Amino acid sequence: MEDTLLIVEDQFIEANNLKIILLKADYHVLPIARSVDDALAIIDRQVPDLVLLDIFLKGERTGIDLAHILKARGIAFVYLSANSDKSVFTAAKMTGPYGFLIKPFRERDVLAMLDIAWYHHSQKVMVKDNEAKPKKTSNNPVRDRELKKIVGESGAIQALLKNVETVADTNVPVLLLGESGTGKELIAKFIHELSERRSGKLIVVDCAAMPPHLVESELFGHEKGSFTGATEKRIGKFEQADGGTVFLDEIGELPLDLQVKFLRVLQEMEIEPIGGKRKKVNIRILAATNRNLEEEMANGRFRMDLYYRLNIFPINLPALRDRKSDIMPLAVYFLEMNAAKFGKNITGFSDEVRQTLTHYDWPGNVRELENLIIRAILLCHGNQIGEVQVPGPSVTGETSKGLRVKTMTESERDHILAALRQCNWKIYGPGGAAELLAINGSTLKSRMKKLGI
Ligand SMILES: Nc1ncnc2c1ncn2[C@@H]1O[C@H](COP(=O)(O)OP(=O)(O)OP(=O)(O)O)[C@@H](O)[C@H]1O
Repeated sequence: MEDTLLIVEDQFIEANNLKIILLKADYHVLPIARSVDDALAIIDRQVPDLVLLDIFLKGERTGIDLAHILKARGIAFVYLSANSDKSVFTAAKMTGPYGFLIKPFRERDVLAMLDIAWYHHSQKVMVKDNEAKPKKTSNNPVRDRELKKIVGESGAIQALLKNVETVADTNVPVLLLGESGTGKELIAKFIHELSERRSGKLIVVDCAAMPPHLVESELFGHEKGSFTGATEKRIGKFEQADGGTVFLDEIGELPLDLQVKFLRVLQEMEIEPIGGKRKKVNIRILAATNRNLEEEMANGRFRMDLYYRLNIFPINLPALRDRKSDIMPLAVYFLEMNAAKFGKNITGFSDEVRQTLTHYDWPGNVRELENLIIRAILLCHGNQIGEVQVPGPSVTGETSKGLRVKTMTESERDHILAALRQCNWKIYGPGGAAELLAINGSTLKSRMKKLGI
């Protein structure tokens, strides 16, 4: 039986456009409701499978009021939103929608959003916990091979992988959120490999690492002679990835003027090289950030329309300290991956080391753990890792052999960590650690990577 949808929208033209899209996709659409009262009268006669709900409606009550009622009755809903201000958006988000569709509606976005909403809804009604875990093996060898590169036994990672597998084979943009080193790029690669675009390129762009005056030309390309110094034509990253995927790391760093141009890529799949003509590209966008984009949006540093377009399928990568059960499996994985590489025969960790690893809070997340295990392998002379150095009083103070002076690398690491702690782990922008240390954000980030922070 076809799924039944209810549109609650007081703007006739928009409601009708949406209805046409849904009917074309074989959904059963109930009469359009223009107010909360209309909607409740219709729902009393027939309960829809999902409600598409505008925030501002005819009458006194808003879509947010209706959302509370729908939630109480267990009816799934998606907001139809124009760009609202932050307080409205926050109130809407609190009601637990399956997503936001922004106007004007595009068939592609509407259908993708519905697929995602069905998926989330089915997950919610699933009773058994282990059904939410991805199967370890399947009849897809590429998927099984790629899955082996992602270690994690915790419920958080298993649920995340299941979400990733659902979205991988669509063209929906994915926004990966999480602290530095949590595995955002790894997941982006996994999504690309699982998608039909795997034979195309995956182009990775670090928006924080590009000098601001070159970002536009790097991303969109330029024609020869289009500005002083443009001695050759350049093909931009979006065009290089045609037929494949672009992973934009640190999307929060994209300058505001380029956010408009990027929005056109997302909406129209169209690029405009500097000094050149507009052209179509066929790419899938994956983006990541460790910034709070809602905060950036509220402070006018990130466009709201871009946020809505990107935030169709957000995936949160949890910090390692919030999934301690993953620490030892990851440590064992990094040991197995690297010991032979360095010609060492090391079979495991001492109990003391296991304790240290599990109790440390890993501000640099998985990257810090990986670097620490590699260091420990290099320093290890037996067949078991019996000592590791995690930052903190136990290694920087007195040892049993007397006072130990820290190496330059250790000092630099501790210094950066202290600055990060003071700035609440904010790297870039006002009040960030880069500002405190008086260095460029991308330089700080590259030092952090090198030092395993
Ligand atoms: N679950 C995991 N299993 C195995 N390796 C992992 C896992 N998560 C992260 N890693 C490894 O940790 C390192 C850091 O991961 P990655 O670069 O994907 O993090 P990130 O979130 O993109 O960091 P940043 O925000 O600093 O760019 C990589 O070497 C990656 O392969």
